[in-house]
Amino acid sequence: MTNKQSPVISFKNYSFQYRAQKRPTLTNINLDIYPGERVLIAGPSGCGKSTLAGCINGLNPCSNPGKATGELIIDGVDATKSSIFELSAHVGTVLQDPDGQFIGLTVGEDIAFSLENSCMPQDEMHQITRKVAELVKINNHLDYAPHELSGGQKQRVSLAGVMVDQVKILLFDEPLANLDPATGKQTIELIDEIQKETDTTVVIIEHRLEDVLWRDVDRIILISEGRILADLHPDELLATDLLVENGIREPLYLTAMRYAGITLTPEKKPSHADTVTLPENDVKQLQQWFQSRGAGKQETEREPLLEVKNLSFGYTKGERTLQDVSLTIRKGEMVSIVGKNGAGKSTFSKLVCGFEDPDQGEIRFAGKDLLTENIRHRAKHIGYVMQNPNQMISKTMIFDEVALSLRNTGMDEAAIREQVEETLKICGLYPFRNWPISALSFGQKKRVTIASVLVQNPELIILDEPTAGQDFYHYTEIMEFLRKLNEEGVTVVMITHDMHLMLEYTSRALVFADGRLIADDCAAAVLCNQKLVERAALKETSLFTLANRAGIAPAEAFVECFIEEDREVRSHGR
Ligand SMILES: Nc1ncnc2c1ncn2[C@@H]1O[C@H](COP(=O)(O)OP(=O)(O)OP(=O)(O)O)[C@@H](O)[C@H]1O
Ligand SMILES: Nc1ncnc2c1ncn2[C@@H]1O[C@H](COP(=O)(O)OP(=O)(O)OP(=O)(O)O)[C@@H](O)[C@H]1O
Repeated sequence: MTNKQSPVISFKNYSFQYRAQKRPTLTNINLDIYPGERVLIAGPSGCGKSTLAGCINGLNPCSNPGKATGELIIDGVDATKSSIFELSAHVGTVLQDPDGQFIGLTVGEDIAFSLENSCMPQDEMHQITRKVAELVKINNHLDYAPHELSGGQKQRVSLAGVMVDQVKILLFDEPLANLDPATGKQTIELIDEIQKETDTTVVIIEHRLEDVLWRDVDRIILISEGRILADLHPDELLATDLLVENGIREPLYLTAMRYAGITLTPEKKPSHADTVTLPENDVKQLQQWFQSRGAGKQETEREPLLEVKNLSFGYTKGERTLQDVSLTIRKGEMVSIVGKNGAGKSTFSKLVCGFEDPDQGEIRFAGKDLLTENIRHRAKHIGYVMQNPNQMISKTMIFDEVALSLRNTGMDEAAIREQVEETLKICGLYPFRNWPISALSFGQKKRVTIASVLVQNPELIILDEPTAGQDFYHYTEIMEFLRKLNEEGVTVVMITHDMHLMLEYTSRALVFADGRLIADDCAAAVLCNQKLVERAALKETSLFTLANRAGIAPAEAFVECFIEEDREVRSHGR
């Protein structure tokens, strides 16, 4: 990075106000990003990160009407006077919502789209497409249509799409949101390699800070309520309390160090778990903290709620998307389903909810055969929150969306209002109750879909990536809320790629790989099993790294200690 060059992105006294909003979403932004820099943009949900990205790639105000004031120069071009098309020659974007940017009818066509536009010869085009598809590991799905792909597979296609473009700036808006942990790690490595090879400028917006910091970034820009709050080197920012104060999750090993009473400073280089300086005294403090905490609690046996036996299913004849899956979810449990993209996790939930019928096997709910019941009937007992909120939303206004299922039951309007408002309060959406859904950020929309399922009081809720796209504040709010519901007796199953979520909130993890259930064990034990971690594309937690570096064994017990303390801290507030 050479600051003497002129910036490739330059905001000067820049503000942006959506036409639909009363106040500017971005206020007085002054920010220079230099060629070849790697910049991470962080901030709480709704603070304006995606809006900032939209101003860089021209979506704002070209697609989302609004007014910009001040200056914004992108790669020498005045962005305030340019079209999306003009800016696309300078900026390649991977959006948060992979459905929103699928252009081709198949994966191959989609990746090749921009090459086709540049009139490249067919042979060369096929070769590049294949190479990039291999890079993001989607080469076995080149002739698949978008609806035949899992969420994570779609995300890989978007990544491949921008990688074939030759642009100066690569903009990633939550590139990790739907990726399994191992692919997330590879994606960060891939972005890093591409950046190094091509000296592209990389701007990443991401809530999964620890995952992005797997490779170096030059700066972290912290945004709060549309303004830049901090613009610091990661080591400097991580030594402060700014992240936690602004509702962003700091890397877990740092929280563990703070719990042990260790003072973090930029000189300790806190950005990586494997290189953060651990002087003898800090090691001693970690060991003492570990010894001062007792062993975890024992789980009690509960009665079965959902029983699945020998379940098999294929989307097409002869294909086996799920094979011989047998498992039992017990009443009052909070369980996570984890595993690589395309392993069959969402398909499993679709079979339970009745969106698809199995080829073989049994599904029983509270002792009754579920396969004889239709979707509507099942929905009264089992709530399903899909991965992509845009696939669930059918109303224009937030209140109506959440009220929809209750209105279908013929409940009187006053009772509906009371129940909907209560749910909106719980989900942190009450202030927005009279807003159109179109004016919400992705994370806010996700909460609307959770609210519309919770409002029906189901006995079992299956949530597909409940916290994807949420900042730490809302993550905690949603998860604590789910935990409270769980304590009141609602059984909760979560499909997740977030290993922290799995560790912190679910004592049991069901691990899927290639359509089979390959493990059913306690969460910390799953992440201690190196072979399983690899086979299911999971990722070790940085707490293991820290425990190993401090000579604390077994690492699994250290992780459990951390989780216990974290629960206490959260339930009593910091
Ligand atoms: N198209 C739009 N029209 C009107 N207002 C919008 C539009 N898109 C976003 N907003 C508003 O701008 C604010 C910031 O949204 P933005 O998507 O930039 O947040 P974010 O920081 O990326 O959030 P998240 O982390 O939840 O994705 C939101 O409160 C939202 O109400
Ligand atoms: N409607 C469909 N038609 C044909 N194939 C499909 C369809 N939906 C999913 N598949 C395929 O079934 C497999 C399992 O997909 P599923 O969505 O269950 O995976 P997943 O484990 O939930 O993945 P992710 O973590 O990426 O969300 C994938 O290989 C996918 O390509």
